[in-house]
Amino acid sequence: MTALRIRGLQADYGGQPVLRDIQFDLEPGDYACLLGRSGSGKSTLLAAIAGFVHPHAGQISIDGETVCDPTQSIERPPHQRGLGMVFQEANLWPHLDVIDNILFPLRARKLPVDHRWAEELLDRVGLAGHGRRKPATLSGGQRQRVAICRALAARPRLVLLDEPLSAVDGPTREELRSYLQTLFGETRTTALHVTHDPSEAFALGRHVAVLEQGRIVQWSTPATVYREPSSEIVAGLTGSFRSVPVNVDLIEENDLARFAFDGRAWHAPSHHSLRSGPARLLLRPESVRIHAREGAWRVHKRRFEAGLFHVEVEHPNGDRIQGTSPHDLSQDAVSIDLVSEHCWLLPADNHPA
Ligand SMILES: Nc1ncnc2c1ncn2[C@@H]1O[C@H](COP(=O)(O)OP(=O)(O)OP(=O)(O)O)[C@@H](O)[C@H]1O
Repeated sequence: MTALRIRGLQADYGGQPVLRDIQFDLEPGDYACLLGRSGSGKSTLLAAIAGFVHPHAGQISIDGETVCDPTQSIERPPHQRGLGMVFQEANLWPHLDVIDNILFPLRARKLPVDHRWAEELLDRVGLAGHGRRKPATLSGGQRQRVAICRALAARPRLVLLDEPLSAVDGPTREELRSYLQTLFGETRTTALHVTHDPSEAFALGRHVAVLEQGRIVQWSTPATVYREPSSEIVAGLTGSFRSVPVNVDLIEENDLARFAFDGRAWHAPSHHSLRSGPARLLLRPESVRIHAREGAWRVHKRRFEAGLFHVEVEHPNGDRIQGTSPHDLSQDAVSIDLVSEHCWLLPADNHPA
């Protein structure tokens, strides 16, 4: 059974549309990350699933049960949706110890309290034996681990996580990511996780969804969203890139397009909507190799990162692209090669209205 099914969901704030025709399925055990610019509607989507925001159209079903359908006046309150939630801040009760914080939502809803499960969850996040500590004695990362256990205490059908790692520092974020990965993987809990950090979405998400102006503009695996973005907006949300105008003269099988660039003919994968004619060639740093042999490109900037020299080069026509080289290039005039499988072509007018 589908863990979460959303169809035609629309919501607005004071007549201003915020969610527009949202539609997707989340299978049991899936971990999906929702990326999007600030104000794209990510938190509103989670709030609508949780029952804090009331959509005016569409349906939401959790584990086959319809929890929201305005046409049938169905609007289950948040506590009847069987969800766990994790927010940016842990928001633990300061007067309760760790175990009682984890069990509090169960007691408040008069649900059976499973001490052993709470202890097991603590053990899985590296907090075995810390159940009797008060939140004030824990670090921020430890408090967030307790909040994650609290979200899983009732064995929820689905957990919604809204920027759960953005209030902690870099190393703690890495550690929490790893706990989320093992905990959700081992308990096969379905999750929808909002983040603005592509590396977090790629590390955790089996699927990554991109929300833009209240619409889901792409829902794919991390590799597909990164390598085959549906627009330059998606490309920009998922990593650094440059795009240059090219002309496509032929589209072959499997959407392999032929185009001219830097005085040579190349082939690269393209978006299924691309037709012959003007296109945008999207180049990630790994799409371009910079060579020491003398050529038309001039080195503009260079830096060393992760074992490679990342070089920005400029063409006399003003085009600037980034590429990599294993060598530190001492000269200014260089040549380039495209790495076709890391290139991507989009229609010239790929920006959604
Ligand atoms: N309670 C509210 N009343 C009116 N407008 C709201 C309300 N909450 C959010 N909005 C507006 O709805 C839009 C979507 O907001 P939302 O918080 O869902 O975006 P977001 O993608 O989560 O943003 P961020 O990444 O900055 O948290 C924004 O334009 C925001 O200003």
